[in-house]
Order: sequence, then structure tokens, then C-alpha cells
Amino acid sequence: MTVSDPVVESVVATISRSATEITQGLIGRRGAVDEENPSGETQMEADVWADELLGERLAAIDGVGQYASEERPEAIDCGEDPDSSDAYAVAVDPLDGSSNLKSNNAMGTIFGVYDAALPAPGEDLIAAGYVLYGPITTMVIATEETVSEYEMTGGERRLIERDVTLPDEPVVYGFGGRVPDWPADFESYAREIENELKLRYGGAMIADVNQVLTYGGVFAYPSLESSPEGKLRLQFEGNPIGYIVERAGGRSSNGDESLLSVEPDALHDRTPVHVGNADLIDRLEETLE
Ligand SMILES: O=P(O)(O)OC[C@H]1O[C@](O)(COP(=O)(O)O)[C@@H](O)[C@@H]1O
Ligand SMILES: [Mg+2]
Ligand SMILES: [Mg+2]
Repeated sequence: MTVSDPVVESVVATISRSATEITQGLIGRRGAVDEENPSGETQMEADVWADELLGERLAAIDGVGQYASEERPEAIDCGEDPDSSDAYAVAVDPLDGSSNLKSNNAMGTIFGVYDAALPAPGEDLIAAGYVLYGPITTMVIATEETVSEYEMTGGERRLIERDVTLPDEPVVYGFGGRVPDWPADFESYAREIENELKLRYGGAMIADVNQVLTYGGVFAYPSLESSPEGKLRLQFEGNPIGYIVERAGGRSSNGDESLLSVEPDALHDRTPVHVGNADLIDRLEETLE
């Protein structure tokens, strides 16, 4: 199955081709570099390497006007005028969950294609997706039309499910942040949910959200007492994942409204992230003051 917009198809094809290379390239790049990303986090060698690899390839695509990533301070202009109506901006989290590199656990690559110059609200996304580097490498792509899941073999993607939707009966939950750092209202929501669902938390948003997409449930990286904006970044993580889950019939929220409605102030803005089955996110919003 191909994606109908040719620029989006080129972005998806480029990330597909790069996925095998990225898993192979993690070997020998599991250490930290002596640098911080714009969010103040220590970068791993693989974060920097995957950003350079994807940046070079995605910026070369005709119709891509901007490339931005969690690992670099500014968006780079790629030849096309990013404000023009026929150029898209691609925002990437080159390696999501890279603290899992050391313990050899799952990670991902996230992308969002915005029909607007960055920073932009999620309502300007026209496609988003992720690669999950698990025991096998899979890819989920959401467009205006549908959400599809693929298995990746040697740079080729093989469709395994069309029209992916969240199962109606939720089964799993995963909440990030230290429990003593949760605000009281989120903690009371968590206490209800842990009585109903099974815990699945692996420390890579992509892997944890893929559990929710597969089994139904809720993933959250909430507002924290020590960090009211939470941890995850709106442009690179919150918006793409909100778009995917909403296209798959679920809901996303910053605690108050859909992640896709949030107006960004800056490229590296953080946001509380809650995604999952619609009724679970409705309940969350009712519980949060
Ligand atoms: O270590 P914590 O606090 O549980 O945080 C885990 C969260 O941080 C992240 O690793 C942040 O993403 P990056 O690895 O891209 O910085 C998410 O994937 C994950 O949900
Ligand atoms: Mg991430
Ligand atoms: Mg990352």
C-alpha cells in the first residue's frame, strides 16, 4: 500500500529504508556524548548519529521545506520556502527511548509531517508515524485516510494491518514519571486505572503506545510536581502520537484538550501527554482539576 500524497510517501519511504540501517547502526553507539540536546538531556551517540542520517535524507526530499528534530536547536530550511503552501515540515524524534540503549530494550523513531512552518499545532499534521525497534521492526503510519501497520524487512515494508483501530475493551496502561512526583489528581486517576488494567511500561513512549494501540488502554506521561509541562515534546512526540491515536479512534489530551489543539510557543515546548481509548481520556480530563 502506498500513501497518496507523494511527498508523504517519499518521507515514509526514506524512513523505511533507513530503519534497518538505524538498528544496525546502534551497535557501537550506545554511549553518551558530552553534549546536551535543547531539552537539556544528555545525548547518546546514537541520538546524534540517527538525527544526522535522517536530517540529511529527509531534507533532500522535494517538497520538504523544513527538517526539525529533538536533537537540534533550530529547524533547518531545506530549499523550499517553509511558509509556502506546497512545502511541508518534517519533525522527527530520531530515537525515542534512547535511555533504553544501554539495557537493550525497545526504542523507536517518530515523525510528523506538518503542512505549516514549525512550530505548528498538531491540527496542521497531514501524516505521522513511527518505527518500533522491537524483537522485529514494525512501522505504523497514520494519514488523513487511515492508520496502517507494517513489518519491515530489509528496507521494504509489508502491510500487516489496514485501518488499525484501538480495541474497544482496554487492557493495558503505562504511566511515566516517579509516583511521588505525580500531582494528587493524576495519582487518584492512576489508582482507579491500576484496579482495572494491567501495567505495561517500558520507558520508550513508542513501545508503550504500541501496547495501547494493540491491546487498548491508556498511556500517559503526565504533568509532574517538579515539571508541570511533563517531559515529552509537543512537536516531536505529543503531536505525532496524538494524531496517530486519534486517527485510530482514540483520544489524546494534554489534560484539558486534544494535544492537536495546543498552540505551541516554541519548537521544543514540552506537554503532558495522555493517549488511549476515548472513555479513559474522558475520565482523565474529568479527574484532573
Ligand atoms: O525515563 P522516564 O522518566 O520513564 O521517561 C521515559 C520517557 O522519556 C522518553 O524516553 C523521552 O524520549 P527520548 O528518549 O526521545 O528523549 C520517552 O520515550 C519515554 O516515554
Ligand atoms: Mg522521545
Ligand atoms: Mg529521542
